[in-house]
Amino acid sequence: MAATKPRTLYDKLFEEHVAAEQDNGAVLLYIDRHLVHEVSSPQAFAGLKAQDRPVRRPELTLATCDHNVPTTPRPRVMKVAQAKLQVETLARNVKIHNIPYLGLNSTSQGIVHVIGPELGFTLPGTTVVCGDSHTSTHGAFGCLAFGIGTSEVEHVLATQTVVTTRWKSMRVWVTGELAHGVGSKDLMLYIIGQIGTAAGTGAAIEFAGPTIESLTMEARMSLCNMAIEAGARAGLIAPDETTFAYLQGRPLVPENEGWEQATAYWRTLQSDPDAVFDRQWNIDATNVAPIVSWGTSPEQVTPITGIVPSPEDFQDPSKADSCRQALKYMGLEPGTKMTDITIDKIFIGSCTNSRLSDLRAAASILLGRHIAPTIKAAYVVPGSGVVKKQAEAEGLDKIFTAAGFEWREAGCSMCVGLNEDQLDAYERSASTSNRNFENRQGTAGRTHLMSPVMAAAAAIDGRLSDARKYLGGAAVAPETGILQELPTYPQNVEPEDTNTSEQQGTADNTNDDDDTIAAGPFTSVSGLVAPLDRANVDTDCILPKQFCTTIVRRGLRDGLFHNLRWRPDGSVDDTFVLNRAPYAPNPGQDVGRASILLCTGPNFGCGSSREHAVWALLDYGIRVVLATSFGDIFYGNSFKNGLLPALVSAEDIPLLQAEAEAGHELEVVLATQQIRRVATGEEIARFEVDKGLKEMLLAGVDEIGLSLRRAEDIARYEAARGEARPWLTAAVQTGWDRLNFLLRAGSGSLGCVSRIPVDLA
Ligand SMILES: CC(C)[C@H](C(=O)O)[C@@H](O)C(=O)O
Ligand code: SF4
Repeated sequence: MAATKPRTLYDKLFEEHVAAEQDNGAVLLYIDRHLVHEVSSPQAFAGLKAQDRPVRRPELTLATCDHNVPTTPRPRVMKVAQAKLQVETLARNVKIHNIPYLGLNSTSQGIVHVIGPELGFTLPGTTVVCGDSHTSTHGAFGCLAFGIGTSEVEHVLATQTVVTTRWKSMRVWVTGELAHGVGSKDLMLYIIGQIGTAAGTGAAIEFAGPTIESLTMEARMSLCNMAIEAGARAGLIAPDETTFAYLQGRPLVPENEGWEQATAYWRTLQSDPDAVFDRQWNIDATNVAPIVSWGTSPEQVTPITGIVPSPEDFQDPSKADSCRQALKYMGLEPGTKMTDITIDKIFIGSCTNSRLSDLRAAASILLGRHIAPTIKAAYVVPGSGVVKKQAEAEGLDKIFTAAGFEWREAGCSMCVGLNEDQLDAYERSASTSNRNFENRQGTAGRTHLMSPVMAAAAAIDGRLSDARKYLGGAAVAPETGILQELPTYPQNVEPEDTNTSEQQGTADNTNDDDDTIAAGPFTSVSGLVAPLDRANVDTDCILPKQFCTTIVRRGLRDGLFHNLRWRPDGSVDDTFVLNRAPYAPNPGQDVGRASILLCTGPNFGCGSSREHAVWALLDYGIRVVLATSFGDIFYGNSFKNGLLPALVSAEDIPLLQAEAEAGHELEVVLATQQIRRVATGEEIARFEVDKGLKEMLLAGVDEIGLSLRRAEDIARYEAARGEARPWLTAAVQTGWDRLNFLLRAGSGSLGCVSRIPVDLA
């Protein structure tokens, strides 16, 4: 008998979820758990409405609003009309489709990646998706969790599957004990600094080894959270006793016999000893110091004991250029000691570091101390209402406020600055979030990433600081096993707010009719080529967050590369390529003259999953992006909308750049994968494109319609899965009731999980 091929954890999870195979090698991957938030869902629901398609499995879906909600004390009044409309639209859509919802007024509302695990919605062995790049967080539980774009959100709502191909499998093997004062955030920043932000492109990265096994679940979540910052589709950690102890007793976790069956299965979820990875890195954690970022990419990091580097320190010319650009943006001089950098604002929060153990760790060094008088604002924003209540029960809020921090309501807050929590121009933050991209926390704001204790130390000193000098005993506080006993579920002590239209679901002014962009088959595109001389162009740069509060796809052209086209003072930057002749719009027009964008550096479209970036490019007239590599989610999003991301070789970049700068029109032909000069017909270069996605673009197909034709396969898969893993659906069947009961018992008002009958007897 032939021996079974050893499999990685990723292989096991992937194979378990193949609902149907397609002729072109893609599969319909079944999705067990779908998280939804207000920013990436309105256009998806509008698409369903236009086609009159129902949500296939609403009970496997959990929605919340988190990105643009105010974090100021309740009642939470949304002042920005557009953001309010987005939240109202979600409230209306969940009502229409009977989707469990933790709304603005629920005391359990929170960041989608905090509440999923907290409620037990996230389980080992499952597939978890969300229209959000940091869905990688959930991989800490040994599930296949990944961010998707809005078109895929619609696909999952309609079919409970995504169309995907098999990814590469990579592993980061970590040994050695983390030093006192060093946590998983430092470890992950260190890893990204070593392997780079594009290392995981097209791959799931498994984190394994003795150091990983010793981490708490909350520390593991911080680590997997930032797998996307290493470019990976997903982060993974094999589930173990630590995982099970964290999960047991949470409202949506299987109970009794289901628990026994589930844990028996979960114990098999490990990479086989002989499994082969496409790539492996071995990291010794022993000498990892507290890490801070100095630049505008999460790979631009250094130990706190280090100095700001100089472009000359980088051999790779593209990295040297990025360093130069980052130093300029960050207003830093090479050679400056990191601990000499002064800070204006402190942010402790985000889906990376807003859990109880993070707050405890920061509070442990703030106790009896005060923030420096030069600090303009210090926010601590718990990841969820549950975290907030627990922290208050422990008195952490008192420690923070006594130290001069503002104690806020749960939400994404200054991680992305989609609400009023922002940096002003040229202000500098010490932030526990995950992205230090240009303009991320506010136009011209400067972000330094770090761990919660490091942010607390920076608050005390008013400058970047080595937290270890403030640490006495336990550096990184352990997490609690919350919800292990139901009575400890936080009880609401204040009345629920009832004065917003979100709760009443009266958003009837939404005008969110479907405005799908993908039109007809794509054959070729001819036109001017605008050369963009940058590396790691993130989707925050392509379309800044303030434009993401829309509920439609069109009308985003003004937002495209907004911070490159306009300076912080509002003046036009004439030097930016899209503002220059011959690429700039003709007088009186607002659509550019180039239909092709050439990015000279790698990793175009990394970062956030916002499909808005693709919509903005199209709205400005760009139909093709040429680059040497792309962020995975951006790559997928492009095809769904008829934008071609064409992979060119690094060797061809100088020639293409010369053609572009000369103002030659080029023709990009999809069928033959050629780039030709229009005037002469001469082939300038060739490009690579995913085979299945190419076919889809050539045919201009309705992918959801196509997948729905496989409805029988999906139903057959669901039936078989229901038999093999009965606890999966049982967990939500009883779980929503249980959660409802807890919320009602605690709050007196529900505002969530409205569809499932609740027995309050
Ligand atoms: C708005 C959302 C699509 C986005 C993401 O995908 O990451 C956001 O969470 C972010 O962090 O930029
Ligand atoms: S990265 Fe920031 S904005 Fe994105 S989900 Fe996490 S907290 Fe929210």
